Amino acid sequence: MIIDGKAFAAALRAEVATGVALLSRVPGLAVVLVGSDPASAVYVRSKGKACREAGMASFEHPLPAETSQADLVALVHQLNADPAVDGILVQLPLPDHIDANAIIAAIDPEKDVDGFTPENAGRLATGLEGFVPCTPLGAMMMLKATRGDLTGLEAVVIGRSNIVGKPMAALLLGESCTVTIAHSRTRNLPAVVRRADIVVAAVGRPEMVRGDWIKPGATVIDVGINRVDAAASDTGAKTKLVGDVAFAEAEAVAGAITPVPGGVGPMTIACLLKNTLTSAQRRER
Ligand SMILES: Nc1nc2c(c(=O)[nH]1)N[C@@H](CN(C=O)c1ccc(C(=O)N[C@@H](CCC(=O)O)C(=O)O)cc1)CN2
Repeated sequence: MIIDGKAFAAALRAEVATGVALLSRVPGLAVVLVGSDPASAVYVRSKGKACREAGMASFEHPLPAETSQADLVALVHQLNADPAVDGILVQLPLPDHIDANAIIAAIDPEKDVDGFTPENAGRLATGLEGFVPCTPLGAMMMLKATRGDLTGLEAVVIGRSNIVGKPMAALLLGESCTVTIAHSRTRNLPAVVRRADIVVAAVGRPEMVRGDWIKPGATVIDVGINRVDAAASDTGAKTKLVGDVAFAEAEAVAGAITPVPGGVGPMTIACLLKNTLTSAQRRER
């Protein structure tokens, strides 16, 4: 079974639009983009379009690559204080001269719709309500819809980033899974993955997870988005997108699997809208 992220995302976006229509004012999302990374520019454009389609305002702040850390912090403080802004998002990655942790820490946790601030990360780790990072949140929604109760299942998360691996592991633990976080120093990774009823691959290495690593019937969530040479492509395109999982091999063994593209990616933006709506609803109370 292929898990259709586009369909999940369309349903969630429609639900968000309904929620927005019930508010007494238009919710606003501020999106800050530093530099001109082409992939980031595409994601930021998609976020703005998705906002408008859901009835929200999108405040876009494109900044030159040489923007200083102090100027970026000043902008974040300005957005923290702006009553029209319910959510603040600083698109990652940031240029090397900027300390991303310092920028994230400057965001008001109540407007941190990316769920990246230490406050929201701590809330998730301790089981308190807060904003949950969009990619793991979307992955968890699809997992629960596909598998139902996850209690007691063995879950292996490959990758220990703050934006996917760690929050994903916390969410799985919250659903009473037995969770292993594997990473680049894990010994005998294929054997670790073979134990898993749920595999979440978030390593950023094209097609690293092979079909014979997957336990028959397991659910595979592929978070990787890797652009690779498409010499063999019949569409004529020079590059193509692949995940961290060798899809054709894994699909033959897995019970359910997310594709790339069309899996977790579309849910990332839908969950961003959901978190922005939640922020606006909290402000209205
Ligand atoms: N501040 C943030 N920065 C980044 C995040 C994030 O959640 N917050 N995540 C990623 C990029 N990202 C959103 O920002 C993102 C990545 C991928 C997709 C998506 O829909 N992908 C499509 C394929 C798109 C393509 O053709 O390139 C898919 O998988 O089907 C949406 C959002 C890093 N930065």
